[in-house]
Amino acid sequence: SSWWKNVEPAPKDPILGVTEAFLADPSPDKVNVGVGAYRDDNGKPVVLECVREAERRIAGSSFMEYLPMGGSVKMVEETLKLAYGDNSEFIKDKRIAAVQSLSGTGACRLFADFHKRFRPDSQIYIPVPTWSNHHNIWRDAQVTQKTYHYYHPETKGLNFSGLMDDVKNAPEGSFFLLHACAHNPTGVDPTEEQWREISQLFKAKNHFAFFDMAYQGFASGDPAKDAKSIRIFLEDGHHIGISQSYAKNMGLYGQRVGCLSVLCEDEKQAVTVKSQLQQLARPMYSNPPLHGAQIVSTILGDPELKSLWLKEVKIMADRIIGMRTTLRESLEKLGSPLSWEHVTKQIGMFCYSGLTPEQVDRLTSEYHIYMTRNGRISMAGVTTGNVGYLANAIHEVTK
Ligand SMILES: Cc1ncc(COP(=O)(O)O)c(CN[C@@H](CCC(=O)O)C(=O)O)c1O
Repeated sequence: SSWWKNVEPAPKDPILGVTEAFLADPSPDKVNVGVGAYRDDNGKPVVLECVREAERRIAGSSFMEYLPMGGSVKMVEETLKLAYGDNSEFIKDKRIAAVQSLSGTGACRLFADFHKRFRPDSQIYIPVPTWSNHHNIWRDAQVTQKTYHYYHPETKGLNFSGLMDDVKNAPEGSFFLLHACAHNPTGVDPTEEQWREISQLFKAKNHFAFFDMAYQGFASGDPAKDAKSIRIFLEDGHHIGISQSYAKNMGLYGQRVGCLSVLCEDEKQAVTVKSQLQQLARPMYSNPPLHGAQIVSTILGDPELKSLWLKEVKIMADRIIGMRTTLRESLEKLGSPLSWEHVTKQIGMFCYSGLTPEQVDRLTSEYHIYMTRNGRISMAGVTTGNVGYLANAIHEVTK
């Protein structure tokens, strides 16, 4: 129809587009190390046992009503304990404005819209590189983006001095997006000591920290340890924002379960801020989905299921950590002239391999191996069955 002839095709998503290409490839050898989604050692998606048990308990529930605009109060309560700590004074003092979100993406977007509405003239500093969708989120929320140094290509580690310079040189009271743990795509996190220095400098500059915590439990296998950056900022008195997601650490990808929280001055401000977050949600999706929230509430509300979950998330993290060692050793055994130390030094879901876009293209065209063109390898897609094939292909395109 002539109504939409002005509409241009949207560009392929740099991450989800890789999944589409992988699915379309008929080759029996194809390997998908693109999307950050956990696979077991047979390359299959996993539904955690704790999730299965929670579903058994929920099955047949007659409750199918709307959730409040802020989502499941119980799920949010349990989720805040993961980020802020079981005995957090902020939870006790009801200083946290928090709503259930459409997973991590939805939490980031809701915050970005809140940021635009109530601090319209401010901007947000986003790390280089970052999860590609961060740029889309803050662009569509019409928040001006700046960047800050993060990754150091030469060492394949953190550019700490570059980061600190950018934090120091940003105008007083700037907003910064921080990955709480398991940085996507680099797998490079500040050390605890570096987080303490970053927090002190944020204090001095009165910056606002928004933590995107999409992989809590995936970096170390211990959700409490993976929240260390957030705990440091809280101890230092920062009033932060946090995006949380159960997509990866509970395997609830398609259930779209997450949480946005903002630490406020006091209970009164928290109530006010929450009312405005709900005001943003209402015309966007009105209220969030029920089923995933029930699964999370059932698991985290039952000590036995929660401890089963903690075991299962550690199993996932440990499998990935094991694959890092195997991939690095395989590359070294092939006599690769390059250093692959970063494969085991980086943590979380991703390895930022250092492969060039052209080398990535060769892996796809010659070996049917799929990864994002920035050379990011989703380590969750690496298995004992394909790690040798992957290492050989990487060696062939890099030797
Ligand atoms: C840092 C970061 N924040 C938020 C999200 C959003 O996750 P939710 O599913 O909305 O909770 C992701 C997922 N990034 C993965 C998954 C695929 C995607 O959404 O791009 C990735 O980078 O492969 C992420 O890496």
